[in-house]
Amino acid sequence: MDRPFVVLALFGAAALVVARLTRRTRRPLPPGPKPRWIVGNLFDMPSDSQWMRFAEWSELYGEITYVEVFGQPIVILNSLSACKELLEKRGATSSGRPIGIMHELMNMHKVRAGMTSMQDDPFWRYERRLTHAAFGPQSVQEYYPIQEAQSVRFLQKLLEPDVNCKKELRYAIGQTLFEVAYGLSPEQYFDEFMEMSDTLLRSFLEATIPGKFLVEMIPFLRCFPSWLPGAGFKRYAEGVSKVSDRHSTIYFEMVKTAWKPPIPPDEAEEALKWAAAFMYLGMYSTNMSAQGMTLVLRIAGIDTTDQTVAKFIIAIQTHPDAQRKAQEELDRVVGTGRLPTIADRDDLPYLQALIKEVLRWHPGVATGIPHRFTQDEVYKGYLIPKNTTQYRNIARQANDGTLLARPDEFIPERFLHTDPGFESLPDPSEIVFGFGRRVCPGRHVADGTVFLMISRLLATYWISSPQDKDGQCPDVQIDWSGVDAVRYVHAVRLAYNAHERASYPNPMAPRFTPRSPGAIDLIKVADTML
Ligand code: HEM
Repeated sequence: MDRPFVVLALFGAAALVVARLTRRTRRPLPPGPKPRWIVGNLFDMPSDSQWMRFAEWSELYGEITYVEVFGQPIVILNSLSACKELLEKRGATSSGRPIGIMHELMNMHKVRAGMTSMQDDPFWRYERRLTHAAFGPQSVQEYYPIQEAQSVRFLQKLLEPDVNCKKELRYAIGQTLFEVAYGLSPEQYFDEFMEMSDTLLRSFLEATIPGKFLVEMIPFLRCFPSWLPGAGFKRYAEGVSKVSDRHSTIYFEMVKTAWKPPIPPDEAEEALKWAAAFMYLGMYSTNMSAQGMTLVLRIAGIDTTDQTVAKFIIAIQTHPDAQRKAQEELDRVVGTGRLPTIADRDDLPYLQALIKEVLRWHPGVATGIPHRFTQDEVYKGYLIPKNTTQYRNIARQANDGTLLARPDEFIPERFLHTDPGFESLPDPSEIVFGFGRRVCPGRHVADGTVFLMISRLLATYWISSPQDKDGQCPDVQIDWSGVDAVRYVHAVRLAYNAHERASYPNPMAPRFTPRSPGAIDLIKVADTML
C-alpha cells in the first residue's frame, strides 16, 4: 500500500478510536485478545479459516469473544445458548447487517444483493414476508415436481460415459433454483449466469471478512479515486459491480416477459407498489424489488445447496457402511420399483440421520453472515455496544465436543439417538441455517432438494472413489483447515480437483455405478418433465 494512503488511513482510524475511547462505558466489554493501539485486533483476525481461530478464542475467553478492528467492535458468539438468547430472544436488536461499504461499491447493497445486505427495516421485513409466502413449509410443496425432475436429470446424466459430475450437479441445483425463483430456465445463458453467481457470492462473502478491506473500517477512503495507488479495493469493486450489473440486467430482461412470480398474484401486485415506493425513495435504482429478491435467492441458494450434496458425495465414498445401511433402508421401505419421494421421508429414519450428519459435518457457512446490533445490549453482565458486528461460530457449534463424541468423524448413527449421552444433541438444521429473524429463508427449499438428490442417488447408484490404473481406490484427501464461508467452496472443489490432477482413467471423481440393471431402467424411464 502507498505511504500517503497509509498515513491518511491511520489518521482516520485514530479519529475513530479516540471517539470510541471517549465514550463512557458503564459495563465491562466481553473478554477477548488484547487490542493494539489504533489497529486494535487487526492482526489477530484471520483472513481465512476464521472459525478455527474463533474456536481457539472460545477456549480462552468463553462463549462470547470481543475484538475490535480500527475501533469497529466485533463479537463472536461461540455457544448455541448465546446465539439463542441474543439472536432469537433479542432478535429486535441483533438483526441488522453491518453497513457494507464494499457491498455498496460492488453495487450489491440495497439493489443487487437484495435482502441479504438490507438492514432490519420495513423494506427488509416486507421482503422476508414475501419470501416466507413463497418458501414457507407449505408453499415449498409446489416445488417438489421441479426438484424431482432435476434430480432425475442428474441421475440420467450420470449414466453417460465421462460425465463431469460436479458440473452436472451444479447444473441440476442451479436449474432447480432458477425454476423455483422465476418459473423458467435460462438455458443458453446458464453457464454465464453460474459463473457470475460464483463471482458475486465469493465477493459478497469476502467483503464480510473483518480487516479484509480497510475501507470498511475507514469509510472516507471510499472517496479516493480508483486510479490512486493503494485504492485497489475500488478497482476490484468496480469489476464486481460490472458483473452485478450484467447479471441483473440480462436476466431481468430475459424474464420480465415470462416471469411467473413465486408469490400469489395479489402479493405480486403489492410488491410492484412497494417497488415503486423503493424507486421513489432512491433505494432501488431500477425495476422492482422482485429483481433483488429473486437474485439473492439464487446466489444465496446455489452454492450452499450444491456444496451440501457435494459434501454427501465426498463423505459417502469413504463410509461404505453408512451407504449400505441407507440403501438397505431404502430398499425395504420404498422398494426397487420406484424412486423415493418426499412422502417417504418420515419412514426413513436412517437416511434422515445421515442427512443431518451431512449438514453437521463441516458446515458450509461456517461463521454465518455477520449481523449488527442496532442497540446496546447486555449479556451476562457484559456490554455489547450498539453497532457491534456479530459472527456466530456455526462450525464450532456443530463440532462441540461437549455435546457430541468424535465430532470430526462422519457418524450418522449419532442422530438416531440410540447411544446414551446423545439425547441432547441439537438438530443441525437448527444451527447451520442461522438463527432468529435472519434465519435462512430458503431452508425448506434446500431441505427438499437435498433430500431428493441424496435419497435418489443412494437408491440407484453405488458411490465409490475412483480407481487408479492398478485398480486401487486412493483416499479422498480434503484440507478442511480452510473451511469457512468462502474457503469451504474451495475445499470441496479441491477434493474433486485432487482426482482430476492425478489424471485417473475417469478423471471425474467419484465413481457412480448403477446398483442393478433394474436401477438403470428406473433412471431411464423416470420423468424429467414437469
Ligand atoms: C443447505 C443449504 C443452505 C444453507 C446451509 C444456508 C445457510 C444460510 C445461513 C447460515 C444464512 C445466514 C443467516 C443469518 O444471517 O443469520 C443464510 C441466509 C440466507 N439464505 Fe440460506 N442457506 C441454504 C440454502 C438457501 C437457499 C436454497 C436459499 C434460497 C432459496 C437461501 C436463501 C438465503 C437468503 C436470501 C439469506 C439471507 C436472509 C436475510 O438476510 O434476511 N439459502 N442461509
